[in-house]
Amino acid sequence: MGKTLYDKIYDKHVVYSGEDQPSILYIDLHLIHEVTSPQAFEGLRLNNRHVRRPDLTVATMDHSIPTTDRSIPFRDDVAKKQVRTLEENCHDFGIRLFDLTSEHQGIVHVIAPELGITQPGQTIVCGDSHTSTHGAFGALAFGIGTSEVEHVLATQTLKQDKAKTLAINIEGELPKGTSAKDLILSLIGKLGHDFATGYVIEYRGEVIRHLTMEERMTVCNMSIEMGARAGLIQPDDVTFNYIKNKKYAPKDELWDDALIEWRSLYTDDDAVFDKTVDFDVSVVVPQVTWGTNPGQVAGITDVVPSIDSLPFDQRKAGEKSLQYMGVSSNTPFEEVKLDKVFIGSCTNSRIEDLRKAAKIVSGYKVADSVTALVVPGSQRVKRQAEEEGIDQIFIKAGFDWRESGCSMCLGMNEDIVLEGERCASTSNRNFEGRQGKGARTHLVSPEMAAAAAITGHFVDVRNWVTREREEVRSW
Ligand SMILES: CC(C)[C@H](C(=O)O)[C@@H](O)C(=O)O
Ligand code: SF4
Repeated sequence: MGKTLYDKIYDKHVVYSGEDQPSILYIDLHLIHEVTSPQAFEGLRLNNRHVRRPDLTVATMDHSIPTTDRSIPFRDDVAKKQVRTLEENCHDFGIRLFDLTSEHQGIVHVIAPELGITQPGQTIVCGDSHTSTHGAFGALAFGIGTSEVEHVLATQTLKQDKAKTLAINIEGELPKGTSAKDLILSLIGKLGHDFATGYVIEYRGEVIRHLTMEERMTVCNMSIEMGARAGLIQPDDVTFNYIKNKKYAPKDELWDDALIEWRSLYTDDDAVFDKTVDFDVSVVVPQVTWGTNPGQVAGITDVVPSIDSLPFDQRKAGEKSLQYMGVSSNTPFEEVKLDKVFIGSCTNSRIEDLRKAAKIVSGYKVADSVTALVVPGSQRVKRQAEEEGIDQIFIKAGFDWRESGCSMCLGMNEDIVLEGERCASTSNRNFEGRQGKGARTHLVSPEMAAAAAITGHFVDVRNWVTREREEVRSW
């Protein structure tokens, strides 16, 4: 029987397998950030251990850092301590760190791909659940806990049981005005937020092959929001062209060797998955979440659901979500008003996302009732946007244009949504309190967020370009 892409990568990295315990996998790349690494280094110090492969460990600071002027001292003592500790640890253990002064700093899942550090066939771990993002390159990438971070630092290996495999065949044609974000949100909506628990997903099919690398990253990023251990996409020429000439990509003969190896990374025709799902995207419309998990989502043309309209087993959770979100059943989404708009996060803060949002914003002004911010995923994305004049489009419209980081995605810095406020966000989680205590989050695509910032409420972005400017103003 043939092997799946997952089997191939997993099997190649097994360094020990015993009957009675999980296999031990070799880890090719360990990404670390300031939030989940301090205790792991503390553990190393206590046990007098060193980092086994500092050269395969890469650090950045992203979660708790301010996104305003970097020359101003930190106001938050906890954040300051986390950042200082990461600096000290990287210095003491000889680890490459992209700190706040680095031109390569940014969200961990944005910078590793854009620097060519993420490569097909690798095993990649990070003390962060959205490590699944890197699966877009055909790498087996997943989040780990802090004690596992310590284990990987000390040994460059990790105990890991084999997961079950789930093939999601995505066919059809993504309709105009919808995006990779709508694709993954509607998929989670259809399957449920825990459908893939215990599985590694391989996204397959025509639609996936036609996505850009940045779009593939958006899809894989949210695998974890379906409960999956990881999400994978078979690498192809789109992948190789993206990596080629990146700073840390293999060069010359090493590139040729790498290509030969990467081209062997595919699921054999006769491989069997534990579970298979087909998904036709032709009917996808722009998505808006209405609840407190990403599976509680609907199309912009729908109304906020009533409890009775939900499947029986989802009614209790649905009722609680609706209460928290403060939205009434049967309200059309286009009537839901917003206080904040956040364009950013490791799901949607790359240059293509900012370009798409800027296209919507161009020539308009943010609604008086809305505070809107754009937080590029990395310093590189920020520079690129500034070179293209995208920053000016946002600034002229009244958006805040910030330094790179996680920011309002989880509100670990000053960028928070206040209690009771409602935010359209391009991030990946709408959990209770995610963007601040009592904050209400609606997940959307960058285009939908941009349009909502202008009108002050959700709008169907598919109509945006066809409407006259004056009409849009009066919405
Ligand atoms: C802080 C970190 C551990 C966390 C994660 O694991 O994902 C964060 O990145 C998130 O998105 O919730
Ligand atoms: S941007 Fe959000 S989801 Fe991504 S790593 Fe940061 S906090 Fe987690």
